[in-house]
Amino acid sequence: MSTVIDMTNEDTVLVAMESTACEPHHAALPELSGVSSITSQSETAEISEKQQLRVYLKVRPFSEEELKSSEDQGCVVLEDSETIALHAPKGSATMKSSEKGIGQQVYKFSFTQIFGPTCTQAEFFDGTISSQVHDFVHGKNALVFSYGVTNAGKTYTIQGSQKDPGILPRALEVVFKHISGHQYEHMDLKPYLSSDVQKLDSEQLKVEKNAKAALFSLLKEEPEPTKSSRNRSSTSSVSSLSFSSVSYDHTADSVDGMVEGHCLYSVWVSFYEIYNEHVYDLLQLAHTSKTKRRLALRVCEDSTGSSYIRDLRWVNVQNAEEASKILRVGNKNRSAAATKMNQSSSRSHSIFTIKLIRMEGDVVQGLSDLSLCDLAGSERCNKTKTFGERLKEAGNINNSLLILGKCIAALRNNQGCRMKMSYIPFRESKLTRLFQGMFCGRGRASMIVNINQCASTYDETLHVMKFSAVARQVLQVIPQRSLESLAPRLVGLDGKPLLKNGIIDDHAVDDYLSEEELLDGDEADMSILPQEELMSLVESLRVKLLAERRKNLLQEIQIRKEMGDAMLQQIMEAEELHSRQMVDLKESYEEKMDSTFDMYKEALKEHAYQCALERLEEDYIPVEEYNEEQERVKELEKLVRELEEKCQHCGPPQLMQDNSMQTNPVPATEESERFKMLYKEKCAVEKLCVEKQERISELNETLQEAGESYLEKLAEVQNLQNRLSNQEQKIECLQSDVMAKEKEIIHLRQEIAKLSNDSVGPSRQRCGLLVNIKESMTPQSTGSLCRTIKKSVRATTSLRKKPS
Ligand SMILES: Nc1ncnc2c1ncn2[C@@H]1O[C@H](COP(=O)(O)OP(=O)(O)OP(=O)(O)O)[C@@H](O)[C@H]1O
Repeated sequence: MSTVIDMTNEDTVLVAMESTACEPHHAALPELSGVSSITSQSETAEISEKQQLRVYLKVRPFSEEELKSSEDQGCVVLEDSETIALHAPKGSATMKSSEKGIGQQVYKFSFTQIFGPTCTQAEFFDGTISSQVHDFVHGKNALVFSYGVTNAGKTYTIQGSQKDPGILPRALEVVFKHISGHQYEHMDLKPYLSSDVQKLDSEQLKVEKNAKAALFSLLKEEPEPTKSSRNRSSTSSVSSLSFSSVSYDHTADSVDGMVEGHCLYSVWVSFYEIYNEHVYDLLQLAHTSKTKRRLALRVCEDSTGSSYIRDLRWVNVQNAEEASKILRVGNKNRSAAATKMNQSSSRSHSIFTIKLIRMEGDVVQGLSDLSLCDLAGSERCNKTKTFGERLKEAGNINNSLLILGKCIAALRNNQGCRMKMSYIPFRESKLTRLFQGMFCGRGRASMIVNINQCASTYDETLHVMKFSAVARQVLQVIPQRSLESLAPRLVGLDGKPLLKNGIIDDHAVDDYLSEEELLDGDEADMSILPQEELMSLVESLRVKLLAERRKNLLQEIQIRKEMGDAMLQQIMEAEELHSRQMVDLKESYEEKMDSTFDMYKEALKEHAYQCALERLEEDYIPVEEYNEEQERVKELEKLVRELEEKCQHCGPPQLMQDNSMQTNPVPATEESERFKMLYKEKCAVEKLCVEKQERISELNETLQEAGESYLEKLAEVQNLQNRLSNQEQKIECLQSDVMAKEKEIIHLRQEIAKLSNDSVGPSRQRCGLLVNIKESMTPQSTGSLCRTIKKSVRATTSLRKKPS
């Protein structure tokens, strides 16, 4: 049974994106209410209009391939024009989680309006942004962004196909229809910074015209696009935008009132993309070159704090066809750049902006802009298996979408309690930095959520829906300003404000030199101020800077402290979790050990039982056999008993006689004779046996004696052998002694010979030496030496004789 969670209820909405909660950072929200530098003065008195952020859902139809590959599993169910239910398909992460008790199987979401798969582009345009386009032509700013996973139909919704153009061509058509006959044909008034207008001189005008011609010339070389190729430029209507199919409801204008008679309008467009947190102009000529690296543009803030892209190309367009050409050039550049960088264009956010300048005579009365943003696919990194560059790219896409989500969540939180405002991280990504103003009252934003109904992308689609559920709760505060207050500042070719009725507007100059511009040093032109003012301005800025730094430092300390506390908390929680896990682990191991022990016990029992069974099988005698045996034994016992009885009565011959009579009835005399004979024989045999037995015992005794004597002899032999080996050892010793003695004898003989040789020397000396020898060799010593020698010689000769 599936549980239904109603996402339309604010309390139950899951906050899909995290929000960074800290003290409000006012510096990050400069002049949120500001539309232009001039308007900020009289805003307090104006009435503000509050309304929920409009979030539209568009469900793409299945493609043929998707139907073939069973993507249709009834995941998306449209309940009514505002409510949709998502049913988790089998195998999806959501289903798996819900089976584990986490999350639900069915989610419901509500939208401003839902457009089903059969809805046409015209119906979609009329039901969604057509009112915003009408506001735009009447001087209000608008932002439309499409959000969804890759292949959900975002580009199709914005650009459309040849047959069925999307909201962008339709918006352009509406704009040109609205201003037709009131178009300012020159292009000397050009958008400048975020919301100003620059007057071009003749030279700049020439440059502008040449640049536009060069851009259009790029399309002349372009071959007809093939229908089959799947990329933005081919799938979109841009390849050959024909607005003939765009229907335009003129009644809308009749309600709002047509263009005032003396007003003139000038339309400018820009087209850029944000890829890897870099802004690239899609209308720069250099981008078409294959080798040249694309130049990233800088995002800056003007005096009102509104963001703009420095050096972004704005092209003047006189009709919808020219606008379509610009879109084609941009798409061409985009796919060329994507190919060169080996990326898919769906990995970048592309933004097409239309600026409408309204003039009365020579005076610029108003400037409004309409931006259509085709966001990159919202799939998460873990799903897309990205590595290296792709991971960085995915990280950047996800980061900017995450920041967008954070901003939306923070905006939603802030509207609840004014005392506890969250920091809105607009400045953390280029995308949110550029659209900050639109979320803060500078215009109206709306969101188009694109989804497909495929089961394989269900989890990502659910993620998109959760994000939109948060966005839906954002309240937009749009000040109802008079057109007068929307008048942009007109600046000269060097960016200096032009004279207004011959007098420099001092107030405008002050506004122009905003704090941020001066610090940044990018766009502010300080040369227009006197030196003293500049000095004092610098001084005041220095003081402000110091104060700001101090504030930032305190804020940083606070944040660090909070982070430290949070980390400590986390560590403690992790520790607790760890110890809990350890206990669990211990318990589970103990359980495992117990079960293993039981298992072994069981195995032993089983083994013992098996052994017993085997033994039983070995000893097993069939019952029948056993019974037969028993019977036989009984019979034999009975027979024995009978015979014994007979023996007792008749004596041995009769017993034999009776026995034989039972078995073989023969004549009595003959049998008795035979029995007698047999008895005799038996007695003789018994006697013989006794004799033999006696003989055997005698022989045994003799054998025993012989054995004993043999053992004795054996011991003697052993003894003799031992003695023999001892003698041999002794002989060896003696032989070595003899050898030594022989050597001694030889030595002595040599000495004697030497002595006798020496005696041949001088007589005096000879007498002396002889005397000495005679003294040293006393009769006793000479005798003992001779005896020893004789003894040794005798021993040697006897030993030599012995072995032989
Ligand atoms: N309403 C629709 N009717 C018919 N086909 C559609 C519709 N919406 C989208 N498609 C088709 O679905 C495919 C994907 O659409 P698209 O390229 O607009 O998706 P995407 O979300 O922009 O994808 P990516 O993020 O990759 O650019 C295209 O072939 C497009 O023609």
